[in-house]
Amino acid sequence: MKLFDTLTQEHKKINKKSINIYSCGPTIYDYIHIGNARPIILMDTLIRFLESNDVKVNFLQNITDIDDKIIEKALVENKTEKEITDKYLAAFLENLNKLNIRMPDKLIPISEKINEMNFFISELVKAEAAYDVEGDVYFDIQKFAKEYGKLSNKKIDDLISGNRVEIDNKKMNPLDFNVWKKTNKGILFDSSFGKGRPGWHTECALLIDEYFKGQTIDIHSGGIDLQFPHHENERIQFIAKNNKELADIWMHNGHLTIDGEKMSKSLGNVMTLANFLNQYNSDILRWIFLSTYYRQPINISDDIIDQANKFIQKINNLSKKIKQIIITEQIDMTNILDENILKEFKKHMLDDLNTSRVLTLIEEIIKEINKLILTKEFEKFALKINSLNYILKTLGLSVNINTIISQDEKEIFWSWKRAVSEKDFEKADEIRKVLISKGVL
Ligand SMILES: Nc1ncnc2c1ncn2[C@@H]1O[C@H](COP(=O)(O)OP(=O)(O)OP(=O)(O)O)[C@@H](O)[C@H]1O
Ligand SMILES: [Zn+2]
Repeated sequence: MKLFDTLTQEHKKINKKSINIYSCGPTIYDYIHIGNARPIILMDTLIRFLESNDVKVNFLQNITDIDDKIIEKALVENKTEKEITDKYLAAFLENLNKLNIRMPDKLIPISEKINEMNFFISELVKAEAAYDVEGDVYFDIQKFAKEYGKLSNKKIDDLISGNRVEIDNKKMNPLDFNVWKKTNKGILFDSSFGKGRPGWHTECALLIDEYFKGQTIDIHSGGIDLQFPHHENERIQFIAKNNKELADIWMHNGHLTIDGEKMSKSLGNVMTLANFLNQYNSDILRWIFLSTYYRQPINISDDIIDQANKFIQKINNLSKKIKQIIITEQIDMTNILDENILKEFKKHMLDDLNTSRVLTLIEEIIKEINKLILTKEFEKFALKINSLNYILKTLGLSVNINTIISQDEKEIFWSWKRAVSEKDFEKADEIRKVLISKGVL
């Protein structure tokens, strides 16, 4: 498979039978929005495809349950941090469930790993990659000047003169970042450096290091906004600790925008995922993400929601039509798939997840099926329909062509036909309602 790697800025081949993946999880201080769902659905699409090809996936995701934003929210709402994180973690998990996500193999809240974090930071200090200033521990980026900035293609001098970094007299270099933060605001944790809490960038670096035992992972993913400084800082700590690359492939998704601006809690232009799923459904959101190359931005608009809706409608209508044909033509549905269609599907997915091309392939299959219906060539019917269902399922869409028809449904269908031919319209109307509720009409 070919995937674009942000670090080398080129497509890289990955053809392993077992793949380790890490994704930066949410900071649980608020409900997630539909933009946050993009990296989740991207990984879900990738993992479903890999697993359908018998690749073993080991997928780790963190939960950031220690963070300034959580502490702020707890203060504002006069609650404990735990009350805040419990509430939004439950909401997050419910959202994943509604999105029909293949769950990570491990979801780790960072608060469960404070001892390991302490050890990890001590190792960095021992290696002189980090330094302790009265209980604040900083990463020393000058020590890794050759590597630092490579992931985001930035130069240290440009970053400093860019003047975006806050001045802190305790740091040796203004770009040095907190791996452990001394503070007396909000929840505090014990460590050998004193009371405080871990830095966000260290949370992910530690989890990857610990869970994957210091080995370079295959894929690290997240939104493009995390490329700098978060991923740059994760990478440099992993290199400092293990003298190895953190990931073979860094996958970054483009932003979901609204009126051309990034959807973001801080800008207040969000649509929560829960609201979206109440109003529409997860298939609509999936189709929107699948319709565009994952590295490109997508603007959410009524128009794109409309297009997604039309797609789902098209499949549902086809499903009804096919049910009727299976009954009237007495077609015996086999389980066989069309090898050529599968080959083409695979080819597009192997090409850096070219899902928009796969959606075109689906449209082509629908056209072919409609043609077979017109010409009554039912030998190839099952082959095409089964392949279409296979693709829809592998993409994580729940809409499909339902070809399982009970004897009961068949009998009701024929009694409707009889009522119509006998011009018993009252009876036909009653039966029609039943057939509609069963998705046959
Ligand atoms: N508009 C967006 N489009 C696509 N991905 C996004 C968008 N906003 C955030 N993400 C991604 O969602 C994941 C979770 O991000 P995180 O919890 O840091 O969001 P956030 O910073 O709280 O969001 P916000 O930017 O709304 O404050 C990250 O991988 C991030 O890159
Ligand atoms: Zn991270």
